Amino acid sequence: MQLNKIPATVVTGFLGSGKTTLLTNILRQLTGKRIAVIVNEFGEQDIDSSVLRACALGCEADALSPDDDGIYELANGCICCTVEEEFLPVMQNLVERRDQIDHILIETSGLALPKPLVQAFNWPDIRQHCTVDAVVTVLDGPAVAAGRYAHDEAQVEAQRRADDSLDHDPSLQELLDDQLSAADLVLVTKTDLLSEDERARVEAVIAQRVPAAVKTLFVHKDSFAESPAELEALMGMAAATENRIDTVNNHHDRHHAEGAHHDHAHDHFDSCVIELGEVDGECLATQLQLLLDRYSIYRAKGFAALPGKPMRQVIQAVGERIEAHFDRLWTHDERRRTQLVFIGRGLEAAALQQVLTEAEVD
Ligand SMILES: Nc1nc2c(ncn2[C@@H]2O[C@H](COP(=O)(O)OP(=O)(O)OP(=O)(O)O)[C@@H](O)[C@H]2O)c(=O)[nH]1
Repeated sequence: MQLNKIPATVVTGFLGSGKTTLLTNILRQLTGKRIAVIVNEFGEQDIDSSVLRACALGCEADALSPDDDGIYELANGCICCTVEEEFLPVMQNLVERRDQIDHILIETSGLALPKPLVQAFNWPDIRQHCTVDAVVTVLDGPAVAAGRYAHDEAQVEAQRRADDSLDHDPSLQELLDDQLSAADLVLVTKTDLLSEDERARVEAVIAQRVPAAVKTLFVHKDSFAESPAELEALMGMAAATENRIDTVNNHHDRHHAEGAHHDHAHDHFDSCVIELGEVDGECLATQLQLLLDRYSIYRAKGFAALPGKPMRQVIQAVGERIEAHFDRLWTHDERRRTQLVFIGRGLEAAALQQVLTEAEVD
């Protein structure tokens, strides 16, 4: 790595694997570094950037300028399809401001493939000033141990078999393989939910897919608070991934080479946004659980406005788990409303809306 190049860390990993949690940890703890963040959300609402922004503001991370929190959103679709239109201009903007930036952090959408993004670092304008410090692939430990990369793999498989047009769909497994194939570091998260046996199973899955030279870290969301040095190391790997990325083989390229009718994985995912007013927290959880049981939902995420509560509640559902916490106060100029983004298969906004409206309070 040339010393004058800005290092960029690319964080990739399936929906709900723990990417935003990692970025939040980095922003909270490495406050001495001036970090520009690029987030890319699949869906119509950029929930992640809002969570990160709450963190960056809350912990007074070193912003690029007083009116600029250093967070760039690429909310329009998926970063691996919009490299040229969206990612390059943002990178060019950052290159122009390189004196103000120590590190770039990029969170890709859970459905993105890291390869096209890393390849963009070989564009002359970018290559001259930036390098990929590392591709960090985040894996949901319990989900990998269970052999499950989605809310209901069996259901997804049944759907795949029933629909011929999905023949060439890359499975979620392929998506994971592709995200792993580009990894300089594998981060297995949620170890607090992992038994020794399950951990061994995860190690076996990884060993089959990544070379032994690629390090694997087992972490949970509080690990980095306990050992900030590890986080520093993670942000200084100097892997210069762009130099080897063309040799990374993946399913996605092979589909193209075979001339198969194949689109990106996310072309076959649905996403929709549901908006409600103030809601009863318990009722919302019940209704959400009902939806998780009934539909192929890979992830639901958003904010809820609860009557009488001055803070907004962040809600995430991954697999069968629903999690909720308060992240920040509602601001005066904000409308108190509930907004949830769903990603899955065969989702119909009207049906979801009908079930969730039950939780609304007048
Ligand atoms: N128990 C446990 N839960 C975790 C841990 N890390 C993350 N989570 C939870 O897992 C869920 C998903 O975490 P995120 O960090 O939002 O995952 P993500 O990869 O950014 O998700 P997408 O943006 O949907 O792709 C959240 O509810 C987190 O609170 C962990 O170490 N342990």
